[in-house]
Amino acid sequence: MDKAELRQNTLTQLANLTGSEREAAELNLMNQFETLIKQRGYRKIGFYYGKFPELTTTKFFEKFPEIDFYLPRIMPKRQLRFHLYKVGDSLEEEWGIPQPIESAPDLDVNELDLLIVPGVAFEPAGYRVGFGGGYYDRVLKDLKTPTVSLIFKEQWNQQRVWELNEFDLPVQQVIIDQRETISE
Ligand SMILES: Nc1nc2c(c(=O)[nH]1)N(C=O)[C@@H](CNc1ccc(C(=O)N[C@@H](CCC(=O)O)C(=O)O)cc1)CN2
Ligand SMILES: Nc1ncnc2c1ncn2[C@@H]1O[C@H](COP(=O)(O)OP(=O)(O)OP(=O)(O)O)[C@@H](O)[C@H]1O
Repeated sequence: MDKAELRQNTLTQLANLTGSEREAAELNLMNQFETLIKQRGYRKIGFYYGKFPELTTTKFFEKFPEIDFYLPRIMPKRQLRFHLYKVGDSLEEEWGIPQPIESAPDLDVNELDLLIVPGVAFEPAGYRVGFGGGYYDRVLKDLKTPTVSLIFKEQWNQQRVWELNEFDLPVQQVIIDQRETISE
């Protein structure tokens, strides 16, 4: 399957989750995230501002006010720069994605304790299909910070069903939701 087709199929599945399925999945991902950061003592975390049908990341920012979350700003030449975001801070939109304002404190990605990488589809080696900008392929190149992706089970592929390109780089850990299924 080509990346574009898989991206489209996966996004459609995510958009079609029921409210309660999404809620259960997000609660479970939040709990797995909490276990990870408490175990490792992470304080400075690179995340992203999830836009539907992505993960509702604002819930994380609200739940863990003690964590300094850094969100990407889109820079020239498809680079990202990570700036501090605290709940209530002003945001501005770029390509429809809210991002911190330029004056918010920033840092080098290698100073983060953890980077949460967005994406659409994932496989067991950690390779991902994103929105096609190549932004995170550039960040992952030469990155020393640990990387994790938090995904809905609809984003998981038991086997890679797409071709890798030479610039594709994997994330170190993929955390998949283990939502409770409510039977009626
Ligand atoms: N929530 C969230 N934020 C994120 C990402 C993400 O996947 N999710 N990104 C993950 O990478 C970066 C932004 N990714 C983007 C990927 C594609 C386009 C894009 O296609 N934009 C234009 C064309 C731009 C151009 O040609 O220069 C478009 O919409 O037509 C924009 C941003 C950083 N922030
Ligand atoms: N390290 C790099 N240097 C230069 N160009 C790159 C690099 N990595 C990726 N690209 C370019 O970025 C484009 C998009 O790559 P790809 O389709 O893998 O993006 P993606 O992983 O889906 O998106 P994202 O990383 O933004 O979530 C490709 O056309 C590729 O040429």
